[in-house]
Amino acid sequence: MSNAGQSWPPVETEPAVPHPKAPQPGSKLGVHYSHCFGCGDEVEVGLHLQSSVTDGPEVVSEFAVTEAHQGAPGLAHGGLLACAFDEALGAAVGNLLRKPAVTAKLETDFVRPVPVGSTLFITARLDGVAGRKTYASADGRLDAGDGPVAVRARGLFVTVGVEHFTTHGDKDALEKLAASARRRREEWDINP
Ligand SMILES: CCCCCCCCCCCCCC(=O)SCCNC(=O)CCNC(=O)[C@H](O)C(C)(C)COP(=O)(O)OP(=O)(O)OC[C@H]1O[C@@H](n2cnc3c(N)ncnc32)[C@H](O)[C@@H]1OP(=O)(O)O
Repeated sequence: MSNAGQSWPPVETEPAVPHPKAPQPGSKLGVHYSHCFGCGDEVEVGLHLQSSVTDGPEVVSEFAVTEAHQGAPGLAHGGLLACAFDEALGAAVGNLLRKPAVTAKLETDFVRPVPVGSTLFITARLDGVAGRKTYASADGRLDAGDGPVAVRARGLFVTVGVEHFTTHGDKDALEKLAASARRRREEWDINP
């Protein structure tokens, strides 16, 4: 059953105002972690989402569906599609608000099948903020930004401190990631 009838966001929110240093419309968003299943370039069978910011502001992510993503023959697996939306929504929240946030809740409506060989254009937007909670939603359209809607999703992202990752994650990998982010920022400062 579709969740379209339920009120969204489910609580009173304030508008989600992008951070002054959020990437500008037209910017391509890079890989946030090379081992990320959603966007990482070192995960051979990952989803390899490529995202950019549009005015709106929204984040559009392209997901090219391959044989590695099948559930039934020739059709994308629903769980992988949900993963693509987690990544696309997370990229919108993280990049537009520039705050670390994790997915607390993710709802997905599968409206039509997504064939292998198609590209899903996922447009994600921020719907509101209530304290640490950010609500976001997205539509995935087949083969073009104005193609037929195949999947819709909405989610709740909760802002966390860096200790969320240092306590529960891999500290060494985090330090390497932070060092490479610092290097990238220095390159930006030298060659803006
Ligand atoms: C520049 C930066 C660029 C970055 C780019 C990044 C791109 C990233 C792309 C990657 C994308 C991939 C991203 C991923 O895949 S992230 C990986 C998947 N997610 C997780 O692993 C998260 C696991 N969960 C937790 O760690 C904790 O449960 C969290 C941190 C979420 C909350 O535990 P915490 O103890 O901290 O806080 P709280 O429990 O007081 O909750 C806080 C508020 O939230 C409300 N609540 C919580 N859960 C739910 C729920 N299910 N439905 C409805 N409401 C819920 C709760 O009622 C409360 O509301 P209120 O009482 O305040 O009103």
